[in-house]
Parts: sequence; C-alpha cells; structure tokens
Amino acid sequence: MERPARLLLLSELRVRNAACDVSMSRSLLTWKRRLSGPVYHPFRPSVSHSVLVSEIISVREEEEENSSKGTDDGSWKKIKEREGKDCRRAFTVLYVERCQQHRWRCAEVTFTCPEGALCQRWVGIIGEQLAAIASRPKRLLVYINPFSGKRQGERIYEQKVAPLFARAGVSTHVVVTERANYARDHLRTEAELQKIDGVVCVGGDGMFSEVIHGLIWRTQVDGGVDPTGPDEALLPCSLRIGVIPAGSTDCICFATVGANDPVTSALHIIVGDSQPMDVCSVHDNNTFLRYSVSLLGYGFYGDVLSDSERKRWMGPARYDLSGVKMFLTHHYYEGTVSYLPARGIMGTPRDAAKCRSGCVVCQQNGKLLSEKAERYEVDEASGSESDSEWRTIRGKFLAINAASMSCACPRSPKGLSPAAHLADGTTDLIVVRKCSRVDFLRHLLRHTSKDDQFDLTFVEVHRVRRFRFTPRHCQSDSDLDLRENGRRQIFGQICRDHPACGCVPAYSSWNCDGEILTHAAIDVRVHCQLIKLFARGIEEPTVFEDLANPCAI
Ligand SMILES: Nc1ncnc2c1ncn2[C@@H]1O[C@H](COP(=O)(O)OP(=O)(O)OP(=O)(O)O)[C@@H](O)[C@H]1O
Repeated sequence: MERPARLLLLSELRVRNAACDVSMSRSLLTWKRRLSGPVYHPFRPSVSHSVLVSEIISVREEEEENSSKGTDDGSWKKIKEREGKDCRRAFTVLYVERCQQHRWRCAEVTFTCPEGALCQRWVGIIGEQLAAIASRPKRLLVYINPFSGKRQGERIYEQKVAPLFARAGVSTHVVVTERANYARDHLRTEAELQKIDGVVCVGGDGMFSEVIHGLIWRTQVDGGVDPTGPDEALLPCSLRIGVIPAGSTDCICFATVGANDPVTSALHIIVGDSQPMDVCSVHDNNTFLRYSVSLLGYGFYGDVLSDSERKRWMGPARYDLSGVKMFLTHHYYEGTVSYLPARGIMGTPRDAAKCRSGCVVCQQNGKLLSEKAERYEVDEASGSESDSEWRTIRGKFLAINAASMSCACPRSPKGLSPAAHLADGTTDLIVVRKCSRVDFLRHLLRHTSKDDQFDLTFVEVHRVRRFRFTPRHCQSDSDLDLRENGRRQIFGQICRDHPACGCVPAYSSWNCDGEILTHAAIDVRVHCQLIKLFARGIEEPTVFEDLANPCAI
C-alpha cells in the first residue's frame, strides 16, 4: 500500500461517467472506482487500475470534443473512451497494456475533471514525470529494409510504428536502404550519431547484423580503438538499438522481447528499455571476419544454411528441406576445438533457470567480467591466463555450435541452449561428436521436447569466453594422412551434393547468425555487454500478472 505522503496528486475524476479516486505517485498512476452503496462491505470487489509511470506513453489534454477522432487508426487501439460532454476538461493517458505471449498494446483512458485548472494540473504533473525519465529516446535514426521478409517493412513501419512514435513525441530520421550493407556503411561513415538517442532497424536478423556491424565499428573508430584487432578490448556502444521485426527470421527480437510483434517492439523503444547483449568477434588468424550475437554453427547448421541458400526461391520452406537433406547426408568433420572455460561465474549451460528480464546471472557476471578489464589476462583465482587454461577436444564432429543466447524462436521455443544468457560474457559451446543417425535424431528431437538435449554421451556443452576451431587438414602437428586427406578434399568438392557416393567433404562452413562464413578455422571471443537493445529480456508471467492485479502492487 502506498502512503498518502508520497502522492503527488489525488482527486476525484470521472472515467466513463463513473466517479473514481485518481492518484499519482512518482511510480504509479491509479484510478479506483468509487463504490456505490451506502454501506462499506469488505468483500465487495473494488474496480481498480494501476499503471507504472515508466509505462505511460503520453498524456494529452483533450482540446475539443471529438478532436482526435480523425487520427484514430483503429489498428492498435484497445480502449476507446470518449466522453463527449465536456472534453475541454478531460485528459487522456496512453499506456502499455500487456497481452498474451509477451505482447504489448497501447491502451488509453480518458479522465474528465470537474474544472479546467485541475485538468491542466494533472496533465502538467504526468508530463513532468514522463519528462524526468532520462532513458526515453527523443530522436531516433530508423533504417528500413524494404525487401525484408514479405517486403512489408515500409508498410509495417508507417502503419504500426510511426503513429506510436508520433504520439510519444519521438522524432525520427528514416532511411530506406537501397542495397545490402547500406545501413552498415551509413552508420560507419555518414550518420550523425551525436544527434540521436538510438538506432532502429526495421527488418530481420540480417538487418540487425548490419546495424551492429556499423555501430560497433563506428564506436571503435571514434574511440581510437582498432575494430579489427583480435585482442582489442572493444568499447561498448552507447547508443541503443531497436528492432522492429519485419523479416523472415527475427530471432534477435524474439530472444530479447519474447514476441515478434512490431507494436510491442515500438513500445519497448518508447518507454526507453535497455537490455545489454554480448557480441562475439570472429577472426581467422588475425583477420576480422564478422560479429555474432546468436549462433555460430559448423557442420550440421553450417551445411543446412549453405544448402538452403541455393534454394532461396522456395522461401522459408527451404530450411526444412535442407535440414532433412543434411540430416540424411550425415556429414561429419574432423578437427580440434580449443576453448577457454568461463571460470568463477554464476550459472552453467545445464541450469533449469533461463535468462529472463532483470537476469541476476547477467548482472553478476557482467560486473565480474567488466572488472577484469576485458583483456583476458588476469584471473585472480588462478593467476594469469596461460595456455594451461585452454582445453582441447579433438575428433570427428557432426556439429559444433556456439550459442550466445538461447536461440529460441517460434519454431524452436527451447532453443539450442535453453539456459544461455544474453549478457553474461560467455557463449555455450556445444560439441556433437560423430554418432549414428538415430542418435543424432534423438539429440535434434530433444530440442523440442522436455528432455535434456545435452544428456547424451556424444554431446558436450561448455560455457566459454573464447574458443578456436581448426579443421583437421589445417593442423600442422597432427598425425595427418595427407594422401587420404587430399583425396577426400577432391572428392568432397565434387560429391558435396551427392551423399550416395559416401564420401565426406573436408570442410563445412560456419553459420554465423544466418550468414555463411566460408572460413573453417576461426577464433571467437566474447565481448561482454558490448551493445544495448531497446528491450528488457523476456518477462516472467508473474511480472505482468502482478501488474494486472493492482492489489499485488
Ligand atoms: N535495400 C536492400 N536491397 C537488398 N538487400 C538489402 C537491402 N537492405 C538490406 N539488405 C540485405 O538483406 C538481407 C536480409 O535482410 P533481413 O534480415 O532484413 O530480411 P530477412 O527476410 O529476414 O532475410 P533472410 O531472407 O536472410 O531471412 C540482409 O543481409 C541485408 O544486408
């Protein structure tokens, strides 16, 4: 219960012609219907609503009756309350309302006041509280990929997102991309970053990847850091990134918001949410290749992506077809995986708890790793980082995956590594050794069942800060049979698409967040909390159940 002393304002106002006690504190706007009936009854339910001030989108004074009817688009509005009698003494509050499956909607409520001065006081006080929230963006740079997904990016932005930004008083500079890497290059060179509070991409995971590549690069260059150096401590990006899902794959949005819904994402941007995220840098020797935030997959997932790229004309069904084909092909690859285990941190890849909004594991580990100055040199528990900390796995692998987040998506709600964290400075290295097709199928099926996909003798999972992969034919010190290897390479190239011949290609490629990396030998390093998104992680249902129930606040 809030103490009256903390209230900023308390009045009797009318909502839908019903008398309500309306109160405002620094954190909460509450309206409670006055009970009719002369006698107090302790068990009679009182109708009460509470909205967090941090989730109020805007407040506006109603100038004239029906004045806003022309702007109603009807597409996103949940509550439409107009009290026509004396709109000059009414004000409307727009706020976030939670729906099912982590979706948010913009709801509104109109309060009618007995006098104009009181109405202005309410509008002034709510406006002041909103203006005091420093984390809310005022100016955004928006990139729209007009070719994402079903080519609906521009329509989605104009119809669902732009009206919300306008109502919340967020100004935008919109850039429709003209080619691949347009947004990346614009961010690297031309974009006036000092004039904006965030960058928004409208599209799929490919557009998000472009934006992080541009923003991370620019942040390093502006800060005098070499963005390509494998051992550089990269500077965290101060600008947050918003993702409006409009692509055919929107895994980043799903993992950070919990839903692929443009309105929900727009509201997270407006309220100024902030979700840190780890980024992996991928190098080949000392050559920078790419950044990755979700999946790095060699073997099965690399082959599925390479094969599906040749079937783009099929649309999203290509992933299923290529998945079946690569499963039947059953290629395995030889090589060495070396990794630096994440020591002294909270959490393991086999935890039952998942990374959720306000994740303690991300907070603790993020603090710990940033205190270590990101140089990977000093580990107070074990002395300096030395070769002895590195572990090695040699063998034949069906798949080597590094999941920097759960990689959950609507098709695979558990994800590749259900307990992976968005911002704990680690990635979950999953090694699937050569096994029978039946065993591999068991492993794959467990991604969609309750069973633990890591609880199999041929599967290993390690939480790591850095790892390297060297394919067998690149190893200098191994007992290679070069003749055999050469034969395999030649037949591997010829027979890649002909599993019936039974030969195994020497190389797979890496699936790096849905882009193909043709380099097989890579060195991957996790940069803890390098970027921030306009998101808050997936909320536990109890959070919004409590909010919906004012008695629990
Ligand atoms: N104007 C443009 N023309 C062509 N390609 C573009 C343009 N703008 C961005 N791209 C590229 O399109 C690719 C796919 O974009 P995006 O991820 O937004 O859509 P998608 O439909 O989810 O992609 P995918 O088909 O790969 O799943 C990105 O790699 C991006 O670099």
